Amino acid sequence: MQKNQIVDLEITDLSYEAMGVAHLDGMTVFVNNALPGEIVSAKLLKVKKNFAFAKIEKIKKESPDRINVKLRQWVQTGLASLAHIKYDKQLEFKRNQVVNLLHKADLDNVKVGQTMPSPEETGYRNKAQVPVREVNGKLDIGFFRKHSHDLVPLTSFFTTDPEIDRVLIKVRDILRKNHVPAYDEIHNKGEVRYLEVRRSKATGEIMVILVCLHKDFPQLKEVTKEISEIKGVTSVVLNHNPKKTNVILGKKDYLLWGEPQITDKIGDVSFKISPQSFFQINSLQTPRLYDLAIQKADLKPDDVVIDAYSGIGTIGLSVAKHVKAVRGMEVIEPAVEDANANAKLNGITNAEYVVGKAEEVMPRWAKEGLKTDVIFVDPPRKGLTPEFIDAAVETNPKKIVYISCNPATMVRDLQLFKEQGYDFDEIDPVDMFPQTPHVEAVAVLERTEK
Ligand SMILES: C[S@@+](CC[C@H](N)C(=O)[O-])C[C@H]1O[C@@H](n2cnc3c(N)ncnc32)[C@H](O)[C@@H]1O
Repeated sequence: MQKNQIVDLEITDLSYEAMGVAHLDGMTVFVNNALPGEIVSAKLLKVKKNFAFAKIEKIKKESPDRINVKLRQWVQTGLASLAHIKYDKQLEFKRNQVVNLLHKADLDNVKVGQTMPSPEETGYRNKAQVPVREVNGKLDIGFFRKHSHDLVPLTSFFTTDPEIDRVLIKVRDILRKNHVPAYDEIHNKGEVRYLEVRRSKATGEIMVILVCLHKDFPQLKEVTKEISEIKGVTSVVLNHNPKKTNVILGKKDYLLWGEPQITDKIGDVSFKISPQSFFQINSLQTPRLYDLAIQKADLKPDDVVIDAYSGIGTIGLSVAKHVKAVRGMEVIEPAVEDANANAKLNGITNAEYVVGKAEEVMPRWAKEGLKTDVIFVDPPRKGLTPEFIDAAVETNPKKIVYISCNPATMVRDLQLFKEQGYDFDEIDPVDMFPQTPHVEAVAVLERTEK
């Protein structure tokens, strides 16, 4: 097999990144946007020793699960790389990810629930973070083509709240009108790198964040004034990111106009959210995810609960009224300030959050002799560390509720807990990110010994 060769392939599977998988001459071939059951004529783009990447030239037999996507750019950019698959098949794909991981770990006895569908299949995101670059001599917004930094201009982002799309376009036009230069990442020059817009579905409040190379630039005052006049906007923030880096946000935020936070709600609890604070992006599905986790936790009024990797305290504050005490930790300082302020805002007096790395705070608490009943963990994609797991076990909880956005690290960590006298018999996938391959899942570990 050679680069640029055209081959006929029968697609038998979907990779975890949602690429069609075929086998030819002992090689595995990954075909962009191809679906199981399809026969395609494909061009080989890259050929390695045991595998190759290809792109479809022609679909010779089409899968009945294929959907015609309105804008091929949504799939091309990876913004919505599952959008060409019917929604019920997307849910099946996500469940299979978990089944396959358990199989690899020799844990076939663990039950995997049906993926909980999202109430909204499109327009569900309460936050957009889009790159700003110059395209054909003009400042533009869009999304990077997969595995590149080529900006594909877009005005409809499909998975984000349409109200956010409206604001993104207005801000783009304001930047153009005022001749603000887009960021040039090759020379680390120009000005606006990214636009971030957050909108609360509960209150309608909108925060616009301009991620900029400099703290100030000549047009900033006028640009701020015009953005503040967009319907619904309640905060305008500048995030200063002076570095030549792929990391989107810099460390410092400057409030240019309006409120320092927006307010959102999960169930009947209100949350103030600062620019850098993590907040679950699917507003309507989040309460359903938490309800599932809380119901599985089987909380009692006397329970001492830990909310680890707490963000702005959304999980802990949702359960505080039903338990004796909540303690939480989170590494982003403004998020912890939000969490403690959010406790006050909701009249909650038995919850306390501290700044720190979970893998350092948990061992400290264990050493101080803290005993717990239920621990909620909701870590980033890399999962937990052995230090955290050891310390969590030392506090002797009855249950550990694991919420994960990466089932691979989740299964790894669940096995570590299993070695320490905890067991689990079910994982429930929840679709927080329709049209994308991302999988969220919940598992409950129960103490079996001690
Ligand atoms: C998936 S989010 C969950 C947040 C929150 N539980 C929620 O549902 O909104 C993971 C959180 O872990 C935080 N984080 C990342 N690494 C951490 C660490 N080593 N220690 C503590 N928190 C960390 C992130 O800032 C983020 O807020």
